[in-house]
Amino acid sequence: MESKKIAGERAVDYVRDGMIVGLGTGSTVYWTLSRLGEKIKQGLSIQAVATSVQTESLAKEFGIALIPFSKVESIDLTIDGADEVDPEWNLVKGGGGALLREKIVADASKRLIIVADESKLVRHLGKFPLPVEVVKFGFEWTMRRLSGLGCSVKPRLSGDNPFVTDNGNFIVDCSFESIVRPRELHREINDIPGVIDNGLFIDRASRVIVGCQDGTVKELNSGKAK
Ligand SMILES: O=C[C@H](O)[C@H](O)[C@H](O)COP(=O)(O)O
Repeated sequence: MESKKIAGERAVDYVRDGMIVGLGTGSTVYWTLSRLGEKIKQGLSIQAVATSVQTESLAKEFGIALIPFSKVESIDLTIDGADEVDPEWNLVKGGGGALLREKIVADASKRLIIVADESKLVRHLGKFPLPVEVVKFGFEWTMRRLSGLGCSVKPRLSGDNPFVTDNGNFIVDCSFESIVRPRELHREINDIPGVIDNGLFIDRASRVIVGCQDGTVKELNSGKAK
């Protein structure tokens, strides 16, 4: 909790007056939102775009002014979490089911800062099951096609019911154990009919801020920043 908090809060140092800021989703970004709220009370002026219904309501709670994505030409900076980060800053995202809006907003952003605790840093992606957003129609077939890529597949549930994303779709969690060629896998998954997008984010992060258990924050300098 503390390591998520320090990472999430640190990212706010990169937010400047007048920026349009993309707000990611999750328990690490929660701390970004709460810190942004404090800075806004102290006079910081920004407009923000939310990547999920959950973030939208938290942003309102923290007094962050939201604008619809449709009204935005481009986003100066997006701050988002991740489920896994590899040494080249390829990411797995979507643990909270928000991957599709997160990827669209990241695509429209000049910079993407990832906030994470140390446990998210991995040698190879894949230990965390890869979330894939699929349309409801024919999802059983789409799952079969996904399992043909060598993973075990599980439809995500919310209690006893299928989990439904903010876009009205299902999530299938795909366990690959180790993802060796993320770029190729990204394409193979998205080529399957019924798949809308998957949680691999390749070459998108501009900076990774990591909160450590000893209370320090590391800002990583490697990766392939855009
Ligand atoms: O769909 C959810 C997002 O991709 C999150 O950013 C990701 O799951 C990390 O969340 P957390 O900061 O709660 O670990």
